[in-house]
Amino acid sequence: MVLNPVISKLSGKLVVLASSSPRRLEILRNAGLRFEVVPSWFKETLKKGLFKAPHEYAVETAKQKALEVARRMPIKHLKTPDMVIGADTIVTVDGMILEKPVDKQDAYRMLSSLSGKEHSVFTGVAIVLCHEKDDDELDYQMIDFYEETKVKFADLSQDMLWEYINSGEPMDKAGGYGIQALGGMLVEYVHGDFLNVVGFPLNHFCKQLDVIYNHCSFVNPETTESVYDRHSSPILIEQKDTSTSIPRHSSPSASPLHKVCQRRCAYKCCSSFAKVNRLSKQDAGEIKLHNSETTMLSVMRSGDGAVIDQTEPKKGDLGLICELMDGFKASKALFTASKFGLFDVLHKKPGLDAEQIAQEIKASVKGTETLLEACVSLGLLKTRDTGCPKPGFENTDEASCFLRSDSHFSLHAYIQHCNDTLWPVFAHLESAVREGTSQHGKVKSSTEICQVIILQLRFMHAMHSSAKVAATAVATAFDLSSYKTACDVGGCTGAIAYELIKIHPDLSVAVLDLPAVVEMSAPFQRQHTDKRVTFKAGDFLKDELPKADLYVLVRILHDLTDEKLHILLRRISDACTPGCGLLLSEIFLDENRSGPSRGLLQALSMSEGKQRSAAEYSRLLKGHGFITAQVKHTNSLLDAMLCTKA
Ligand SMILES: Cc1cn([C@H]2C[C@H](O)[C@@H](COP(=O)(O)OP(=O)(O)OP(=O)(O)O)O2)c(=O)[nH]c1=O
Repeated sequence: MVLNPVISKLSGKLVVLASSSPRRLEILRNAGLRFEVVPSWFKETLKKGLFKAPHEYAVETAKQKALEVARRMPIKHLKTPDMVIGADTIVTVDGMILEKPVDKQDAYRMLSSLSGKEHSVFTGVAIVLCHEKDDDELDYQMIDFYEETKVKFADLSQDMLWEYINSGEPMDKAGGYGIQALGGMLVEYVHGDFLNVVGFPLNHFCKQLDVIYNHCSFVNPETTESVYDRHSSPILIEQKDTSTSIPRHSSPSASPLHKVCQRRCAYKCCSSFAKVNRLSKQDAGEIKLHNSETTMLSVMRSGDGAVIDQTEPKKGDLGLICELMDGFKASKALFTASKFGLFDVLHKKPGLDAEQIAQEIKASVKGTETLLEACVSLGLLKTRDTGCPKPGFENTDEASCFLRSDSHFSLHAYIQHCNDTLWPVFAHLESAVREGTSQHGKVKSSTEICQVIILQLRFMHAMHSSAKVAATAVATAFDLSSYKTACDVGGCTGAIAYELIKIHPDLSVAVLDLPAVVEMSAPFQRQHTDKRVTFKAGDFLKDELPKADLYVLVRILHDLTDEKLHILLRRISDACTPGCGLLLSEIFLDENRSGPSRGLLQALSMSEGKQRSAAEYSRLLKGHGFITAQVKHTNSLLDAMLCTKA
């Protein structure tokens, strides 16, 4: 029997403690929890200066510890846990964060700074609820919180300090002491949860389990979402915008905008993937559970209108509005940094300071400093301690992966397209809405139309870069082994085609696109030698389609008028024999058209077409004799659907 009935809710589940701390293990074992211990490999190296408050550092470290284990287990241990618990304990005094001492001298420095004073001990805790997926990614929801305990040390003489240090006890403990053992003798008083100091706030943890299992419905994408019927969680606490898929190795830092408007929400639940992020806003509510000092539980639900207890105004709403107000500034900062080649410079020379960077990018020092600081706040750059008064700068993992112009998944060209083409189009949004027309024409005529070829090449670069990022998800979405020949209709530079043949060794792909596009796509093909991809010049609305048993339409249909769309689908249908496949890839809107924002925002600048849900596409294709076999929300830039000709 266990004292706390919530603990028993976890029986039968694979619970994992992502910690090597013997104290945490003991506290949770004593509470009756059954779990496995898988110590986290996450290195506690987050830059403390980037956090507004010490507890945010502890919480973020706890999250990273837990996520590292949650991601590693399905690969290394071949099992997906139901819950992973991570924790991080820090001591703070006089604005400093003290972790475990590196040596005796360090322990001495820490303990003397605590002598005769009150300090705070924070433990950040992260609970990761994992949902098994059959592909290579992990769906999870994250709940995090922290607990603060105040501890006052007596005045400690030098002799006493060294005697304590020589006992060996301080070395593996935050702040250099263990309150549960000899260190207890140094303590005058404790305000708050004692176990929190020892490394785990058991009481707060149980309260959180209570909220999770008794008061809160979390979305399990595996069990509650069907292809055409995505239900929202009745309670969505906070969400991260990570609509691009996150490779397992990259750190899932909060979205830049999320960081800009950091909400003072001690309790967060978020899904890291677009699928769960697409929850309906109307159904969203908030839970805020503050640390035990304020002992305040405030639950607000807007879905059914029932307010359980509302002790605070809805601060979260202001955060959302701030995010939206500042969104254009953040985008433009990214575009500008990208245009100046900032991420390339820092890839080649990491650690340069603002002045050196200004020289490299040929910009003013003042302007560069401001841009660098903005980029740090957006999670695009990190500062590096160079030992000099001026900090050095380096790329974050996200910047290295997506923002360098030479990286495999570079979005550099697409970002330039956003800056040069879409940004001016969006400046005309008011007219677009008033007139119901695309503003591309206006923008083009104000730029020099004679540069059409350059613009087209830029556009191809943009499409190529975003297609490369989406390609793996599209190519691996379905088992295509039964198809031998494919035609990528409007396949532009062949980014998708080359990925398809990489994943499916028996497949060859003909890329069909306009003669001018095929001609200009030659430079993109130089790096490829595989002859299984061929290019055919032609207009897919007029010319004969290459014979294939799989037709591929990636980001084509959304951009066509209804008339053109039906012409194209009829032509593909005529070219298909029964059993032929159609692989369609687009952003699929939610069935109630409430998201995802990427799709709906893109619609604002679209010239002729329309964004649709998976069911709408499915109906369209059915009208041309195709039966939808499978739909996949890939969590990448594009979703996918596989249909068969009846
Ligand atoms: C202040 C204090 C800390 N501690 C311990 C708790 C933690 O184990 C440690 C703080 O370091 P942490 O980095 O939080 O934890 P850890 O490295 O021991 O384990 P892991 O990273 O694998 O989770 O200090 C005490 O045991 N007693 C105390 O009084």
